[in-house]
Amino acid sequence: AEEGQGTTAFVSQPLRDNTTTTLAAALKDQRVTRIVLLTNYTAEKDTWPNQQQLPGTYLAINRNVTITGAQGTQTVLDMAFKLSAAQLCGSCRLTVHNLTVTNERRGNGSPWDFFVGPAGSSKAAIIMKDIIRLRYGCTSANASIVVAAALKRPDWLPGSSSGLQEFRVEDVDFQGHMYPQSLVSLDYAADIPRTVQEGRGAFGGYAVWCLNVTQLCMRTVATACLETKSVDACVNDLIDQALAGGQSAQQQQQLPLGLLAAAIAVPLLIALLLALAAALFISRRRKQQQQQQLDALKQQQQRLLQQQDSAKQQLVTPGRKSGASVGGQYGTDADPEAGLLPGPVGAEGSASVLCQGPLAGGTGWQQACLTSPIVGSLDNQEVQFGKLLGQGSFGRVYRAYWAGREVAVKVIDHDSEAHAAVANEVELMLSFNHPNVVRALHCVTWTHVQKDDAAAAAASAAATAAAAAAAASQRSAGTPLTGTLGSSQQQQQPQLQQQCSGLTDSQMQQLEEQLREGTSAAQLQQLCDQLLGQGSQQQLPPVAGNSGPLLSQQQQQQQGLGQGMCAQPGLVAIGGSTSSSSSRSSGSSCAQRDRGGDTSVCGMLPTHGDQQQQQQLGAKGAAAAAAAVGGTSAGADTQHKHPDVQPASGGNQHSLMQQQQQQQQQQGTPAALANRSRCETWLVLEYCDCGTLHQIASEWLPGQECDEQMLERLLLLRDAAQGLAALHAKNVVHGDLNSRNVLVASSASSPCGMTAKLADLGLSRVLQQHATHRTTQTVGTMSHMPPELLRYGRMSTAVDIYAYGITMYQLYTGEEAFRNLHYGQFYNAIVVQGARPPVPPDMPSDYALLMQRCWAAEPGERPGISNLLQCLDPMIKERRKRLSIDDTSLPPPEHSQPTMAAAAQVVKVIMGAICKLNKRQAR
Ligand SMILES: Nc1ncnc2c1ncn2[C@@H]1O[C@H](COP(=O)(O)OP(=O)(O)OP(=O)(O)O)[C@@H](O)[C@H]1O
Repeated sequence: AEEGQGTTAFVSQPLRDNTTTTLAAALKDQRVTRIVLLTNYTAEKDTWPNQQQLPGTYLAINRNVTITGAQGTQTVLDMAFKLSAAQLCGSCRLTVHNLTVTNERRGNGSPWDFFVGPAGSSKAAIIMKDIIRLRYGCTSANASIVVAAALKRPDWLPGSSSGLQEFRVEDVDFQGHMYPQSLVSLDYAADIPRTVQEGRGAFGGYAVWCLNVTQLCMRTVATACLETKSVDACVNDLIDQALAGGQSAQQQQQLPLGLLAAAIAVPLLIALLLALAAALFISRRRKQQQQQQLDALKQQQQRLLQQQDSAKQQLVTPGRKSGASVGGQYGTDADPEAGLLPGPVGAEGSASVLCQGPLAGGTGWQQACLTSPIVGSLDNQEVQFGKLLGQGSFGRVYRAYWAGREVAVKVIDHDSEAHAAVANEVELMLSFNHPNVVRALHCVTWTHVQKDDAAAAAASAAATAAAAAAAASQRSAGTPLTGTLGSSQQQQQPQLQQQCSGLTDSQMQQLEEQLREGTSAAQLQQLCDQLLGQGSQQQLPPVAGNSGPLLSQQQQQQQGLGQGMCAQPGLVAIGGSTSSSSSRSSGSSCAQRDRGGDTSVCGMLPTHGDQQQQQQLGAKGAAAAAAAVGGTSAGADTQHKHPDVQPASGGNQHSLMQQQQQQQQQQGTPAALANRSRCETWLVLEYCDCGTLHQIASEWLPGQECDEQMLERLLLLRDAAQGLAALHAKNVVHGDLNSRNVLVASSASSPCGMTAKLADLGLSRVLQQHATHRTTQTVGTMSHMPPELLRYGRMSTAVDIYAYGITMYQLYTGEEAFRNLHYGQFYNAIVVQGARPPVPPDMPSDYALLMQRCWAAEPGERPGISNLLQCLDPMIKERRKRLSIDDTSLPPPEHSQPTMAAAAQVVKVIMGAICKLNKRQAR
């Protein structure tokens, strides 16, 4: 079986016609001694019976045979025969030459596990020459040398020149890939004993001779693995990993893409996070800065207020020293918390009283007007201020002591322009005497006059007075208040009076209608003459170029006569609304009392029918105003004298108006004038010791149907409804009902120990209309406004009922309805979409029903106030029953003397209330 004597077989994969054959067929064919691989070849694809199918059956090779690749190529033979094997005869040699050989073979040994030598023979040999062995896994070159050198070199194979196994370790560049530290077997020979096991049984029994065989390792076993496992185990692990890595190799190829994406995404993400953090940081800084600014402003405001208050103190304090009326230092000694108004400072002087004309001290404040007191007398009743109870949109409320009782004094900042409206609302409050409406006890207004600007302020005040008088007159004539006087009309008033005396009221009215700016004296006379000559019914031709609001005869009279500083006009509808003025047409008790006296110019203006009174009052006011303008020292009305503002000794109305005009021109714009006549009204109110209903409600557990709590809620709600009933009975609309405008006072006669009382009435709204210096939140709670008010500005008693429904919601849930909506969103929700706050599922059905009826979209669908009260009664009864409170033993809902039986019940409830108060205080 010599190589040279046989035939050559050409092997390809796939086969090329009949010119090529398979490797297995070529090996089987005993004539073939030379096999040439024309293509890369995977032996696995050859099939013949394998060991599992036919154990012990091998392909017999009984000759010497050479397998080679085509010259000059790197043909690859994959020796993965798997379970098939060939057996060399005892003296046969298989030579593999000039090939790249790969094998999935496990283990570290020879790649030729396809071949088996004859048992007991040592002459069979596999000779490799010029071979590149590509291995999936192997030990490092040096480790391989150690293993290889341990094997015996057969004596029958020619020895190496040195007589030793010859190896070299080098970095090999194969097909563009670097394989560092590769083992090159230059001349290595070893006997592979038959005992070598390769999983399928014994292999070996032949000699291996490697001449220039380079082993390229794709992966090298880690030395750490070799410390715990056998070399084969480690290599096998490595090969397993490599084979399993077919997929992972793909994944590895895709990995860079993933990595690429990550490489882009991660920095982006980091940049985004950094930007976010920066934005957060900046916004926080900004907030901090804003807060700091706000704090600074607040401090400044506080300082100003304190300055103002201390100025005021100087007005009130002297009286404390005398201690005649109240004694002690209320608010400082008595109440350690009181500190905002530190109480009397101990200035020497006679007792100062709230309502006793200009006060000493030269602080720039002068008492401008005051109403008659309802409680106590005017004289010797000082106000001593205690702690600040709260701050609203237009001023502060202090706890105070006045006329021998604890009161709350609401200090309202406004200017002279707003004074008329303020006074009107104050008068309304003074006129109410109902247990469920906060009682107004007294009022006084101060005007602030800069010494050097006294004249200017007086002029401004006079202008205001004229406007107020006009308004009063208009109202008394049954017309709505529409505007203030223009200067040219003011100029025309005396002319009218002088030139047109003798006209009837209606003629005068006609004349007024024709009067426009720029009407000359001659034109005016002509018109008067025309009217006088043509009779009262005749209409006058229009005077060209005239426009603007006009005055009635009464107005002229008022205008001409004027009023005092911050004089008060007639009545306007509460809340600036169109609600009927009839409710006030009778005038207040205060005004009636004023008529009795002869000194006060600041009583509420009389309504029509009180012309004489008006004139009387007006004359005094005019005198004061004239005095202010004249700035002379001659005394007139002592009630209004002031070191800076002295009444003039004379001067007719015409000259007053002229002076006024001149003064206005000298002093600049009306706004500047208004600034110089800042007013401050002190409204003395009944003190409500339990705070607001809002505060009380914040103590309740929101949404829980606890009978006791529900009863308290309903009782206070009924109080508020009774207050509303009192208002509505006089055709007065509150216009700003919400739980913050309902105050609560403890009351022994009330079933729950507390009584709710409506506060503010239309004051806030009126102030808002004149607001130039609003200090806190918006007046008029938007969330409580019904659709018709939002859409058309339509004010009626139904507006209060709607607000009542929203208040019910707030009292039950503890939440503000629509809190987070801005005006546009709110308008859209309420008016366009008809949205209402969500009714909580646990809300008792009777409560929910009433609440929803109250906030019905159509005003006509809402219950009237008496209807509402009727609904509340059974709801209260029901809860009382559940709490086993004897209904008959309780006092009737409004004030009455409790019977003995009722007293026990009352005590029980009061104890509950006290308990709650204590808890609240403890908190
Ligand atoms: N008669 C009173 N008795 C006791 N506390 C009162 C009295 N009047 C007002 N307060 C307290 O003073 C606070 C401020 O009241 P004020 O009427 O000035 O403002 P408001 O009604 O809260 O707000 P706004 O004027 O903007 O409607 C109230 O919240 C209340 O706590």
